[in-house]
Amino acid sequence: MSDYDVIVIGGGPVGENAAARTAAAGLRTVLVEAERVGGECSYWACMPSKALLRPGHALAAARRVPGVPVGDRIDPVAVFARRDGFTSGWDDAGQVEWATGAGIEVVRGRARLVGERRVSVDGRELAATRAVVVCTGSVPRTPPVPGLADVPSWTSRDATSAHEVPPALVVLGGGVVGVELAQAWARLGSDVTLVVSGDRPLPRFEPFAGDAVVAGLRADGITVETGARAVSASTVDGGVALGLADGRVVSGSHLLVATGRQPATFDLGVEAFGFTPGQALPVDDLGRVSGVDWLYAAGDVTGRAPLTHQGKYAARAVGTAIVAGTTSAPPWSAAVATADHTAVPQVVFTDPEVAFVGRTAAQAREAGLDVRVVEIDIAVAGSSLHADGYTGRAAMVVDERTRTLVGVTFVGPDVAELLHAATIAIVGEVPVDRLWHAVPAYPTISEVWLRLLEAYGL
Ligand SMILES: Cc1cc2nc3c(=O)[nH]c(=O)nc-3n(C[C@H](O)[C@H](O)[C@H](O)COP(=O)(O)OP(=O)(O)OC[C@H]3O[C@@H](n4cnc5c(N)ncnc54)[C@H](O)[C@@H]3O)c2cc1C
Ligand SMILES: NC(=O)c1ccc[n+]([C@@H]2O[C@H](COP(=O)([O-])OP(=O)(O)OC[C@H]3O[C@@H](n4cnc5c(N)ncnc54)[C@H](O)[C@@H]3O)[C@@H](O)[C@H]2O)c1
Repeated sequence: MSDYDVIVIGGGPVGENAAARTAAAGLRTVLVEAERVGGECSYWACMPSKALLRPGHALAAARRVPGVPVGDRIDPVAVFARRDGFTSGWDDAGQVEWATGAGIEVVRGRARLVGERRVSVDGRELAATRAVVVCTGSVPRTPPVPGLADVPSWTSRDATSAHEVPPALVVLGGGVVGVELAQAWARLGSDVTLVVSGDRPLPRFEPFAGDAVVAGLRADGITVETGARAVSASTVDGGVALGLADGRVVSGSHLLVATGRQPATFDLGVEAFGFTPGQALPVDDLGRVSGVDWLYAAGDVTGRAPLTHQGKYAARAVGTAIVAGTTSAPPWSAAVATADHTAVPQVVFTDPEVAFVGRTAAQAREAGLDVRVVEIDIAVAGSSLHADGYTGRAAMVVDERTRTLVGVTFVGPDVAELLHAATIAIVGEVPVDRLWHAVPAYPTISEVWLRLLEAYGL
């Protein structure tokens, strides 16, 4: 049996951060990884998907500025080669080297909890003196549509690693994966149909965000079927067909199922500690798993805020708590992932982009807050210089009791970098009257902040 202070299960971005934190403090730390150190994000999610999207966005941006010489199409082979660079050809040697350099021992294999502070990795037993941290991420969820399990289909792994453009791609699911990959492949030359069960995609965002993204997708030639509940899947000559509840049929050469993910708690031994495989490990804000004092979890496996940056934040809190032996701490202290509840930022990297932090107006009202919502077009000198015909929209949700922001959304080309100012305003609980004195530079798109505050009445 090998002894360590800390065993981290899962070497995605979240596990890497937890391990780095404990190793940096001198704790003997082992990171157990079943596939590739770097996890889903590095090889099949954030990095390759953004690498596939970026060239299409660059071309669209150039086309919006007269005088810039542009070609008429993207070269998919060059795009794939650049994407392959970001995934290091799906080789994790560089990540392993980083981990080793950070003082983390890497053990390859599938880990399973086998007892108190004990983990088995393909028959080899490891023990931890302090803590075991579960960072196993999530896996795709396939809905129970008759026939779907039997037809050939892509998961996000296939859709981020493919080396050929599918002639006609049907995308099932209007979440973030669905809209981003629909646009990436359409701009690479595929004939794309997006199947959305609700009235619009991106149901967890302000409604105007989903509407703007639909307009952007349609402008790219994507067929967006809304109110489209898939009830059957079958193979047809040269591809796959989805039958919809109202009788519509959509078909393509390829089908991407992008209907959400579930925590990776299968084959992990969690049932011995009272948890259900496939369900999230419930944690407190320090990342301590309910009722098991030596067990911690962070990232997608907790179901809290399934985003790379937020999982890494939770991992830093877990690492801090383990190093200091903290079992409780006030909100906003270093061992506590307080922001998960009210200040999670997210960017949807479509064109137009969606950048959102905090709560939508509906979520704030559901939480019982007395809010006022200001919603305006993004129409400032900076936006008109940025692109001819720039269109965008911004919304600010203000808690009227404290006069602080609780939610901000920007939609438009290249709005992602506006988001961190909003995150700071929410986390810092900056009153709008003080925000008024944060003067945006002229002529930047950030002047939309001034317009929002003016529309609020300042
Ligand atoms: C297509 C796509 C695009 C995305 N884009 C973004 C984005 O732009 N921005 C963003 O913030 N988020 C994005 N996400 C979400 C992001 O990928 C996840 O939130 C993030 O990867 C979670 O990190 P994690 O470390 O918790 O899990 P993962 O990255 O899933 O890593 C978990 C690791 O644990 C390993 N593992 C699992 N079980 C075991 C076991 N029993 N033993 C040993 N190892 C095990 C796995 O092999 C894996 O390497 C995207 C997701 C998808 C699907
Ligand atoms: N840029 C980013 O930050 C980014 C990019 C991609 C993914 N992610 C994250 O990865 C995770 C997974 O993303 P996702 O898009 O797979 O999940 P999701 O849960 O965001 O969206 C899944 C969508 O599929 C729909 N759906 C479910 N069952 C369906 C059915 N039977 N028919 C039609 N539609 C159905 C749901 O209504 C939902 O809108 C999310 O947490 C997401 O935030 C983030």
